[in-house]
Formats: sequence, C-alpha cells, structure tokens
Amino acid sequence: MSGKAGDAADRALDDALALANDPRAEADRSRPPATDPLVVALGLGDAQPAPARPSRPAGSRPRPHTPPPPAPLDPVAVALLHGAEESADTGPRPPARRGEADRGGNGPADRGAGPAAAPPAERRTSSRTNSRTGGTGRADRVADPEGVATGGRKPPPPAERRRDARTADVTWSEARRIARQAGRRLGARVMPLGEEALGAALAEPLTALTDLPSFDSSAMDGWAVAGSAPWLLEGGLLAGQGSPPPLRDGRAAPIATGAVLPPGAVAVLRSEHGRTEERGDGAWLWVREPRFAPRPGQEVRRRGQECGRGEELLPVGTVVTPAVLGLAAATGYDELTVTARPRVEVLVLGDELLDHGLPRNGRVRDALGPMLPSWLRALGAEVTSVRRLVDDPGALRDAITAGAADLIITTGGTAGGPVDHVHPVLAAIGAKLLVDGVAVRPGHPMLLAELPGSTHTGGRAGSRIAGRAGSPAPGGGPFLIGLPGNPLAAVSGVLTLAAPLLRTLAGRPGPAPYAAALTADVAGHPVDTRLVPVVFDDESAARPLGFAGSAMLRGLAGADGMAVIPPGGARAGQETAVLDTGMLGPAWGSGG
Ligand SMILES: Nc1nc2c(c(=O)[nH]1)N[C@H]1C(S)=C(S)[C@@H](COP(=O)(O)OP(=O)(O)OC[C@H]3O[C@@H](n4cnc5c(N)ncnc54)[C@H](O)[C@@H]3O)O[C@H]1N2
Ligand code: MOO
Repeated sequence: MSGKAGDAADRALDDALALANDPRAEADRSRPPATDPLVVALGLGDAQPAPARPSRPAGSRPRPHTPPPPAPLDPVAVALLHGAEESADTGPRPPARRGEADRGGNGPADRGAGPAAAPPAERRTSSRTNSRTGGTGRADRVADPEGVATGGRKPPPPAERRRDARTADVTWSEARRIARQAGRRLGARVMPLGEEALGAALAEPLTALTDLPSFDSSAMDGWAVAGSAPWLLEGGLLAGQGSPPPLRDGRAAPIATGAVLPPGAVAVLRSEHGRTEERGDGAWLWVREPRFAPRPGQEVRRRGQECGRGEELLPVGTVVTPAVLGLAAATGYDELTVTARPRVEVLVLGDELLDHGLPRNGRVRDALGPMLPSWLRALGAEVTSVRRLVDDPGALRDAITAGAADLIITTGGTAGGPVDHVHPVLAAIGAKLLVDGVAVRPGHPMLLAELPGSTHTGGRAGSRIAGRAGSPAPGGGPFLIGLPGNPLAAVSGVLTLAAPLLRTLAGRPGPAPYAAALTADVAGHPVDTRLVPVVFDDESAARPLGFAGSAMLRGLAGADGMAVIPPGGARAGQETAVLDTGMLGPAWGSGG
C-alpha cells in the first residue's frame, strides 16, 4: 500500500473513529444509525441499525470458533489489511511498522521507503520494545520518583507520550497471551460446601467418596417384586429407611422412589402398571396388562451406576457451579478444595467523576465503579474494594503500594494527559510493564504491570489453606492493570488483560472460543484488532451494534458479546470470534 493510500485510509478510519466517539454526533442519532460510521467511511456496505436486543434462542449457542479464512474485502479494505499484524499472509507486505498507521502524521518517506515488513513473530518482538525504556520494557529505568512523589512531575508533551505508547503496542492476541502467562495459579483453599465456593475452581479433582447411588433403589413409586406375577403383598418400603428384609419369590412390597430395594427383588412395577386385589389369603398384585410385566432390573437404580467410589468425576480447574455443589454433596463432600480467588482492588481515577445524580458542570457519572466489580467476580475474582481516587500522583502511589491484593485495577489516567498519572507512578515505584499499549480499538492505552514485592497472603474469610498451613502458593505479582478511562475501552481492557490473568490466578481453564457469522460487514482498523459489540440473532449470527464508540456503553449494554474484528475488517457472513460479555448474571460464569 502506498504511503498516500495508507494515510488516506488512516484518515478515513480516524475520522470514522472520531465520529463514533463524538458526543455531538450522538445528538444526531436519536434514531439508531443506519450504518456503522466506520463502514460508511470505508464504503464497506450497510451495517445493521442498533436493534432492540433479541433474546438468544434456547440452545442457539454459536459454534466453537475455528479461525476463518480471510474474507475477500473491497480494495480499500484490502489496502488497510496490508501491514496488519494479524491479517492473512496473502502476499508481499508493504513496509509498514507497528503503530505508524495510528500516528497519522507519518509521511510517504517513512511509510514507503523503509525495509520490508518483518515477519509476524519478529514484529511481535519488536512491538514489545519500549522506546521510553531503551527496549527493556521496564519502566523503572527512566522513572522520576521524586517528581511523582512530590506531585511536581512535568508530563512530556502529549504528542511525545502518544508516540511512545503506540510503539510499545503489542497485538491483541499477544497481549492476551502475556496476561495469561504473567501469573501462576494461586494456592488452594478448603471451603465449606456452599454458595461461598461458587465461582471458584477446583484445586483438586472431585473424586467420588462413595458409589452413586450407594445402594440399589427404586426409580419409581410402585412395588418391588420377586419372581413373576401375581405377587402376594407384604409390608411397605419408604425412602430413607434402612436395610429392608429380603423379599421371597412370589412376593411384592410397596416401595417409594428412592427406597432401598429389598434383597431378592428383581424389579419394580410402577404403581400405574399394577392393580391389587384383596382375597381371602391376602392382598395380591397383578400386572394391569401383559406388556407391563417388568423385566429383571426394570425401574431399579443399581448401586454405582453413576460412579464408583474413587472415580474422578470432575478435573482440576472445573468452575464450581450450582451443579458441581450438588454433585459434590451427592457423593459425600462437606468441603471443597478450590483455588483461592484472586483478590482485586479497583481504583477509579478521575476528579471529573460523580457517583450520583445527573452529569453536570463538565463532570460525568462514574460508569465503571458500578460495572466492574460484578464483572470481575464473574471472572473469578474476589473484589475486596472499589475506591475513587483524586487525580493526584501521591494518592495513587499510596494506594498502589499499600494494596494487599493480587491485582489492582485502575481506571483512567493511562494516556498522556496532564493528570494521567498511572505511567509515571508505575515508573516511580519500579513496576515492570509487561504490556504497555495494545493494538486494539477501543482500549489501546491499556497496560499490565507487575508490582514490586508480593503481598499475597491468600487469606479469605470462611476458608483455610489446603495442605501445609501458612504456605500459600503465590500467584506471582502482585499485578496492576491500567484500564483506559473511556468506558468501552475499559471493557476492552477487562476482556483483553483482566480475563486471561484472572483465569490463570484463579486456576480456571480458558473458555471455549465461540464463533458466529457476522450479519454485516464490519470495517477494520488497518493494524489494530477491533472489538465490536454484537447481539446474536435468531440464527445465532452476530449482528454488529451501533453506539460502539470508546466513550459509549449503549451498544455494549444491548450486546451478547464483543466480536473480534481482525485488522482490515470482516465481511458479512464471515465467522468471527465472539467474546462473551453476558457475565452479569451468574457469579460462576467464565466470560471473556
Ligand atoms: N493525545 C492523545 N490523547 C488520547 C489518546 C492518545 O493516544 N493520544 N488516547 C485516547 C484514548 S484512545 C483513550 S481510551 C483515552 C484513555 O485515557 P485515560 O485512560 O487517560 O482516561 P482519562 O483521560 O482519565 O479518561 C478518558 C475519558 O473517559 C472518561 N472517564 C474516565 N473514567 C471514567 C469512569 N469511571 N466513568 C465514565 N467515564 C470515565 C473521562 O471523563 C474522559 O472523558 O485517552 C484518549 N486520549
Ligand atoms: O480508542 Mo481508546 O483506545 O478510546 O479506547
């Protein structure tokens, strides 16, 4: 792609992104937009208007994801694909380098005259280098602790900070990998069998403590029978009663569902299949019709037919759901050994934020404080606190260094604005930046850092450490994830960094990826992955939603998930991975 074509495409996308983010544009969209502004900008066809959320049809889960082959796109989109790190390798690449497309100001000389693009792996490596830190990725080398501590730090000019952030970006999938591999599974805890354990992951396999069922029993209300009809009736058997006396041949005993089958009984005749008759020599049982004559074993639940004692029922990592609680109880557990939930502190930054009432006087409501905790819980975390902090580097530093969590999540302050203190504070305390910017829209300024010194004790009310007391297996870290302040960008950060890291710390397996065909073309960013809110329609296809600007939550609030749109975009009909965002319900969901 020529520099000019690239610049024009970048401008089109930047304009489109600006439109998507422009609050004034929203006023013109009192009706759902007829088209995604990005699609308009790229001429990729009609997007769907933001619909009312249809309910997903029962059992219409989208199919497991297998990466689709690249879709043929129109010439503009194809041009945009060039230089995209995650695009299909369909031919010679132009000499674009990571981050250039987003800077906007790079001229043809820079874009067109450089060396051929490095192969993906190489480019991934180089994309992780950090120009601020001489390529080590460690922020502490250039820290200005004094400035931060005194609050007297002068931020570099915005443009300079912006360039730094872009050259440090890693691809979206690389960011997820780094986050997934940054920590280790936390130590095991023994929890009482109950709701407290919901959402935790098994740290030991669930092994049957007994045969299930643990005795032969009746599956129906009716009669236990020995031999063939007719049967002479004797005393009744109810569930919960101990060992019944043996049943002799030609005898039957009334039996309730779940009652112990008497020795000698060969089957159970359902109550609706038999009739009794009083005679002088006693009460007799007959089969109503010959076809109801019970076969041996009929309506009998045999001991051990579900599992035998010692059999593994569920592997390590299984998330404790209500069904797991039930199964564990059925086989005799009173406690479960689970991986400790990662403790998470949320720090919401921004002097402009209000926590009640209407937005006013240039201030906005905090949309993240109410949203993040339940989301994080659904990802397996124990949210220990959610705090608002003033835009002050000292306050931020104190809050971070005093934290006793496995993970601190900050919101806002990740970019290069005058009161964006996250980077400088991390540098000042010697944090190690593992991810410093991700090639994803929205959310590119997100970051992941490892903080100095582990403070994790792993304690949790109502649980005790499994194994050797006082020796919790550390999860690494503690960690800090800096989410951008724009709300949808913050959600992107949750899905990109928090979900994989929390999964590792909490000992959960990755969720099965899902794919759904798109109902409309979705334009892509030239080099960044896009996450776009989608709703599943009646055919389980993913309908892209409008109101997907970085500062907006309207699209997401009606969404079933976020479609992962590769650099360059995706065509209608193309299968695309979808990240689950419907995590507000059960606290044991796996999400993201
Ligand atoms: N010169 C540049 N400016 C910006 C860039 C850039 O690359 N160069 N990136 C933009 C992008 S993209 C994002 S995303 C934001 C990230 O900014 P911060 O993480 O520093 O966030 P803030 O500046 O604190 O806030 C941004 C925006 O979000 C609103 N906000 C913050 N917190 C909340 C909350 N809890 N609830 C609702 N809204 C919130 C805040 O008022 C701002 O409007 O930077 C861009 N700038
Ligand atoms: O594009 Mo930002 O990353 O608004 O989210």
